[in-house]
Amino acid sequence: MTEILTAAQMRAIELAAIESGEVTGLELMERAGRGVVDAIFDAWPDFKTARGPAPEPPKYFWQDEDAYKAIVLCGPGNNGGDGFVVARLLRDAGWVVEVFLYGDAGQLPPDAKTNYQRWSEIGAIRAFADISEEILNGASLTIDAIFGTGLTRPLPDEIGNVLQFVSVQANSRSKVRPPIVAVDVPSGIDADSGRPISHSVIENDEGYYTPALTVTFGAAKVGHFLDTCTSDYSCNSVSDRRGPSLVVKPIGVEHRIEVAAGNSRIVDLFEPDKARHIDLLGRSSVGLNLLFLSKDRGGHKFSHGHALVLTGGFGKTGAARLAARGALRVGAGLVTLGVPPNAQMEVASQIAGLMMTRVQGGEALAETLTDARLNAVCVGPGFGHERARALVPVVLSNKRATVLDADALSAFANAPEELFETLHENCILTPHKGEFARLFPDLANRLAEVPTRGPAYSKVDATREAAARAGCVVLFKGPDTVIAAPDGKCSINSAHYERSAPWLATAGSGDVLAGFITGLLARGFSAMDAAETGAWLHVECAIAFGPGLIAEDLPEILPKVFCELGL
Ligand SMILES: NC(=O)C1=CN([C@@H]2O[C@H](COP(=O)(O)OP(=O)(O)OC[C@H]3O[C@@H](n4cnc5c(N)ncnc54)[C@H](OP(=O)(O)O)[C@@H]3O)[C@@H](O)[C@H]2O)[C@@H](O)CC1
Ligand SMILES: [K+]
Repeated sequence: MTEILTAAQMRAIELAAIESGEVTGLELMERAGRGVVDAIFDAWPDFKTARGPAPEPPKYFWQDEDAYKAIVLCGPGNNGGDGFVVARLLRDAGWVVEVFLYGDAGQLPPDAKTNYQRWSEIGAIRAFADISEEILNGASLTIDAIFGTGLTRPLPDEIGNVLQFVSVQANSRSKVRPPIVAVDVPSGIDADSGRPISHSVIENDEGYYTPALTVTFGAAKVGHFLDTCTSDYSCNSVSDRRGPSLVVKPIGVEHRIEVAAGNSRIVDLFEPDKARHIDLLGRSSVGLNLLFLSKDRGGHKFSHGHALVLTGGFGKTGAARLAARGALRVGAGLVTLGVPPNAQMEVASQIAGLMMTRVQGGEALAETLTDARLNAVCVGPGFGHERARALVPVVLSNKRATVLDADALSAFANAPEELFETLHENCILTPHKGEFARLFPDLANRLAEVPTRGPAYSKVDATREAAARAGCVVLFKGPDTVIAAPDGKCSINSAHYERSAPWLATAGSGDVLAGFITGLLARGFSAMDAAETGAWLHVECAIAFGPGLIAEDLPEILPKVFCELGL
């Protein structure tokens, strides 16, 4: 797990570093600009040579000289200040650099103004009005340093128009378009929510622009992993197959952030309420309860729990069988499918390693649950609304650790409060976007509104509110899965950038996730730990399998993932 920060937290950390006297704002800006240039040279090693390819052909490179050429777009704040540093450092490296400034140079904040003046001594600065598609296309690289964490309101048309150019440029499938590098965050995107605060650019058919490379400082921002910021339109990325990259460059304030590992973090100084933390489940498994996943040698099947996965009726049992397979592979000692009589034959002919019991109605379920060894229940995949309305209350009144997925959520669309009243702290709801909207229509509507101010209402905000209202853990699925507990603890399970897993968008993958989480509950994980670990393993499985993945593959690749984790 890695701590990711809101814009306010980052500002507070930066301010504390400056006020303590250990660094000046100007030095931070220099480090930020240096970080961007280093990241560019790491991503495109050819750019380090300063000389571009022969000027003719191809036509899209600078014609008059053989040096590489960068366009640097600077905004009116410190993000723009970073841009002036990048311009100077690229020029020092032998590049031809053209700089454009939005706004009045006289109004720049002090450090940005200093870097503006440094650049003015060596190069020209033009107004945004002079930018054209031709200029952008004539460069080897465009640097977006218009807005960073200080974006507060919708973009003025002048910038919206430039970003439309940039969108076309970044999202074009044509290889001749030069790549775009965003400084800190893509301009126009709110750093806390990952959402654009702009009507004009949203309405652009091209969608919002995705930079090939985003370079951020100190720690990633929450918005880097949410919403539009994670949509992948770009093909002009560092590597087209890998998609857009996010690089975090240290600027010397990292000791104030501290990686999450259960330690008290220095960020607490600014926001004493620990619930404000947001953890990122990324490539590193540090902070996840993985040791708990291994099985001790003396254990037997009952020491690893017994999960009950309830199935739907005839022809509808596939989803629950996928979940059950997931629960078994993740290490539940035993997994039993609770099957209505009309589906018994169907299930009996297709399960290996699983057990089966007849569960028709509420009475049969209550009877089944008198077996105290059944310590975790999964209900919802392929279940049917009628069966859900009858059986979910019985499951919940028995207070087992429970995953409610799919139909177990949608069945309560007309009366979500009825469901919330019966939920308890050992429950996990795993809605996708549609199911979330059925249970929490007001939160979903808020999330759907076009934001007009920053920080904008985010998926993190919505999931936290939902968890508080439901009184249990909510795992809000999507390419940007957010997991929140009622006390505000929150994490984002990233499937982006170097952890991109597009093949996970396949039928039944959510059922397997519900099964992984149920299996972990059976093994004794707390609700939050089970949700985080299950979601993290789910993405690791998709990455380990790669292209061609279907849901059935997810449980089967889990042993390989476990081996690689050293379990
Ligand atoms: N934190 C760190 O450790 C470090 C941070 N660094 C860098 O600083 C960046 C943050 O700088 P920042 O706070 O100056 O904000 P930034 O994004 O440049 O914009 C603010 C300006 O834009 C204006 N403005 C806002 N919205 C607007 C709109 N829609 N349309 C028009 N104008 C709008 C706003 O005007 P105002 O709201 O004040 O009227 C203000 O003038 C950060 O992202 C990183 O790159 C590094 O240098 C060093 C380490
Ligand atoms: K930017």
